Amino acid sequence: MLQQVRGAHRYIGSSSSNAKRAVQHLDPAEVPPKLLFVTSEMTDFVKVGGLGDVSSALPRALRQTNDIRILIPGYRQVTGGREIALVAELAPFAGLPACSLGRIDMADGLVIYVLVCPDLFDREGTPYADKNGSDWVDNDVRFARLSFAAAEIASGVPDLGWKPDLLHLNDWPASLAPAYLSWRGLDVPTVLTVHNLAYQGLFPRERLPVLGVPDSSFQMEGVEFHGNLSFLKSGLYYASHVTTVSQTYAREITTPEFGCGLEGLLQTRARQHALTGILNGVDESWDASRDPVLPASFTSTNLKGRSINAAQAREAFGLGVSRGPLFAIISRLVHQKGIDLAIRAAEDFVQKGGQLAVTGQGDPSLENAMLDLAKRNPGKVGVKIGFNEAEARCLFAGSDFLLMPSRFEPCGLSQMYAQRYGSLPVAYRTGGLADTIEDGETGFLYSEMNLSALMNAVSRALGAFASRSMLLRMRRKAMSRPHNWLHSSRRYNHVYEVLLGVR
Ligand SMILES: Nc1ncnc2c1ncn2[C@@H]1O[C@H](COP(=O)(O)OP(=O)(O)O[C@H]2O[C@H](CO)[C@@H](O)[C@H](O)[C@H]2O)[C@@H](O)[C@H]1O
Repeated sequence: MLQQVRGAHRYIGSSSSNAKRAVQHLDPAEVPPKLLFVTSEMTDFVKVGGLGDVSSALPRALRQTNDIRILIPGYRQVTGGREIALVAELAPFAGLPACSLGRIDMADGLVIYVLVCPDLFDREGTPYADKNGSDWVDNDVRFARLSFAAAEIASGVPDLGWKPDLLHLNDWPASLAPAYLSWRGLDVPTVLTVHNLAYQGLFPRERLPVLGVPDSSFQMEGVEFHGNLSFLKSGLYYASHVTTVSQTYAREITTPEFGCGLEGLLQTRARQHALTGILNGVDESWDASRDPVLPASFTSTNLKGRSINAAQAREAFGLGVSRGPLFAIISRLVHQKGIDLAIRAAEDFVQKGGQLAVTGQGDPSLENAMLDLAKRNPGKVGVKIGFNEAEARCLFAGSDFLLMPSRFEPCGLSQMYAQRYGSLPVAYRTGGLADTIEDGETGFLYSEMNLSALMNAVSRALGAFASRSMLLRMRRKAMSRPHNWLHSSRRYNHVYEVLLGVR
């Protein structure tokens, strides 16, 4: 509902659910840099995958030293039933429609700018796709509008009484912002964080005029990628600095194997010292001693509660009572995550007394393959297709091992959540998995991307399970691993300081 309130419009509804996070205080002696963090998901409102968690946690860690605000599209999950003051109007540009800019002040003081445009964003579905999983056909306009709004705010029009010194953009949906700034001759520093190079935002050349992209930029030194417009490439090319979410992935994406065809450009950015890997963290809500959704709490020194969680997880997933190992998969069910390999490995370990509980959704063919696996193995494999954060937490806290055979993994949060909750990840030595798992200490890594290497790692996990003392030692060590956001935020601050000329 729209209402006129003291010169501003607002949507009326219930307040935000995210009131629990700690307030960060800025040092009044310093003028902190003003940052606009632009994202297409934020777990406070809507989460499709890891980007949602990062967008909720990282800005809050960065608030200690920066005046940071968020810009997010006004999806139904953001605007629905919430009071939003409308603070500015944004004019149309090329084929991008006019929008309003709303503002939400979160309970912890974090300021969120919301791009309100019901025609583009007020829909039933995820940020990227309809309820059948098909990408919205106008995703180019939707996210060009987001990128353009970011550039407008950085240019100081509209006047919000707050103008960012730097834009921090995330993934392809925000990636046209540095290009829009460049085409307008505006010299605002920009950081682009790549959470997954495989999602690029590719659209046909004919869309250039609709999106206000100049023809002259449609070339290799610009936005063109094999005859298409690439949002992500635009960002990689025009951003002042590119970061990605682990050091290993930052190296990997400069190679043909992991570079998705963009390795040449990424090598150039690396040579310019404009490509940095910064590992994600785990936010403080991941604490098994006080997570309200867990059936039983526990700590690394008192693990008793874990067996209660395991029993409940077995019941919730229709698994039989067992003293054998419980494996979990908590994942988007997509090719990247190696789900096909996991299914084949599971066929084997359930014959050896193991069980598997799966919560995930994604590619319909992988969803069906998982459901078939469960049908073939009643009481041994339980699968729930869907996205349920509470269920995921209970599974991290009740399983013995997390199966995560990703073919590539920019960082991966699930393996860090699993470690924090005492479930040992079994994963391929790639990207952030290589940077966060110590083989034989806090999980199990294998070094060749094939089924037999995965099965070998699973065998080693089964061996550890048979030796209770080894399992306990590894579990305790994994739980104590310090993956915190403060460490990551220091590294982002360094990048900002260099760009802002503070260093
Ligand atoms: N069905 C389900 N129900 C409940 N929860 C579910 C779920 N499916 C997935 N999740 C949760 O979604 C998140 C997934 O995050 P990941 O980082 O592991 O992968 P993702 O590929 O989405 O993220 C991308 O971005 C992040 C952030 O930078 C990178 O870590 C990663 O490598 C990159 O691929 C985790 O919190 C997981 O628990």
